[in-house]
Amino acid sequence: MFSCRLSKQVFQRSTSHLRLQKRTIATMTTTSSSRKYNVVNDPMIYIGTFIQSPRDDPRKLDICEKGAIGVSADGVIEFFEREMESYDSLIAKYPAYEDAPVLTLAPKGQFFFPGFIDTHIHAPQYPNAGVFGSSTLLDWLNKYTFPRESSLSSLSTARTIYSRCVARTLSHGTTTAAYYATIHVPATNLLADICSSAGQRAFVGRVCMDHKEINPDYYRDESAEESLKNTCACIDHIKSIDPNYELVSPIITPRFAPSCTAEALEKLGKLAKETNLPCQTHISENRNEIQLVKKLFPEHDSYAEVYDAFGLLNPKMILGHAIHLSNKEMELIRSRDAKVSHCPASNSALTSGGARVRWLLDSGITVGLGTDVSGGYSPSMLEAVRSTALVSRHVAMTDGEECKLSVEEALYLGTRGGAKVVNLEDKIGGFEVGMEWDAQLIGLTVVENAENGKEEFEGDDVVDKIAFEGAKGAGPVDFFGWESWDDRVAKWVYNGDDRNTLSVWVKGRMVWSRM
Ligand SMILES: Nc1nc2[nH]cnc2c(=O)[nH]1
Ligand SMILES: [Zn+2]
Repeated sequence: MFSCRLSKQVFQRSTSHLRLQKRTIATMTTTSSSRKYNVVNDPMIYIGTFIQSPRDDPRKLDICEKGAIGVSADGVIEFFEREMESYDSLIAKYPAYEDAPVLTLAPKGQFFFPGFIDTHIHAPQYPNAGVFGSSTLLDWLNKYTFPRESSLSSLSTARTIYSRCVARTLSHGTTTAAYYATIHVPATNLLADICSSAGQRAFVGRVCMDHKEINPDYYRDESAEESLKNTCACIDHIKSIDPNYELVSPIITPRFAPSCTAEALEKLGKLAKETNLPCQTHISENRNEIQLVKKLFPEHDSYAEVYDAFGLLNPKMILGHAIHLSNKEMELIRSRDAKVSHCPASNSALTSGGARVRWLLDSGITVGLGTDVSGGYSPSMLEAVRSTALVSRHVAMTDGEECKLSVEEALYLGTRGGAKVVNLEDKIGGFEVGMEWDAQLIGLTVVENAENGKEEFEGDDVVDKIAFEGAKGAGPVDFFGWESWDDRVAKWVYNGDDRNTLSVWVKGRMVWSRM
């Protein structure tokens, strides 16, 4: 409910910064219970520059400068005109949109970009973001992570943490997140409720960890049966608030092989098969962790084979990290079409290693990006994109120039790649007719008297002038007027932050705006 009121406010305030024709923008309605996901918006027209990764070409950006997109009441892109001539000709072609509000961007400093897809984030660890000292994975789990997660046995603590986490990730342009929650059923269900009412597309997983020797007594499932039973309780809850998983879906979440008994892994693998639900876990993040897996599962030849033995290596599995895989493991993962979430900020912070993303991609493995808060220090997917480019350069220093990932490729991984990882590539990750409007409006700070800048906005078009003024002071990226679109995007990736994320939409609904 709160998010609907918020949305009305932000729409009203947005009129002073962006050009709105016809009438002020849609109001949001939900069914009487805020816990049921059923949002209907008015249709909308968006006009301006649209930048995205082409569906099948990670090395390029698709830049459409004079575009117009029409979004239906249920959030689906109904038209995408790439060379808009005039508003009148647009409406002549799409008369159903005659009464639709129009949002027109400033022509140079602003663009629409697909929402980011965070394929690996631990919501309960959000308060710890940035707090990891000099630890590495296994000591970090015991010192910082398990104590924090166990505090979510309190529902009021969970409410505070999860509300902040969802609001913050939305403000950074994360329109979809694959969340690890905790072992607690009520808190996990609350996370699903919060995503649903805030309007964030989410996969919400109750974390399974039943191994008595590995997990602390104060924070673990009592048994494999309990792991299964409590997972099912969360699935049932999510089904009750979003029966078709339109926005929020359960995700089966064995934390990582060492935290689970073989019995629990077997039960969860069977559950995955029966329900066809997505799954997520960690793999091959840290060398000591790999040794631990060898010790705990001596009958299996490798970490990947442990998951495979229990039916967990499947096309709906998201494997976090995948840093130290052998060739044989990589082949196995590829043959099962399991997906990889690359978490470069976390891998740097916990000194886990530099994942060989080029190698994974060239091998035919689907890769997306994850913040992995709070192994990762930032909830920002823009930071994940940036650190993907940087970590690839470190890998290139030892493995060769071809390992470098470009800005275009890193952005592809944060959008289209992520969409493939969560098996939603026909719905999200780009702007195409039939896909859903999960988008962010990016604004760069326009420097006055910049080359070309002034003329652009002189003349009769007062409203675009307003948009120009509105773009000023929009964040840390200064736009001087000489930059090509590729330059602007590179400046955003390397210098931008959430101040550049002016508004965010999920499934057509505005879920965040700073204007
Ligand atoms: N980065 C990371 N790795 C893990 N392996 C098992 N649990 C975790 C976790 O919470 N974060
Ligand atoms: Zn993780």
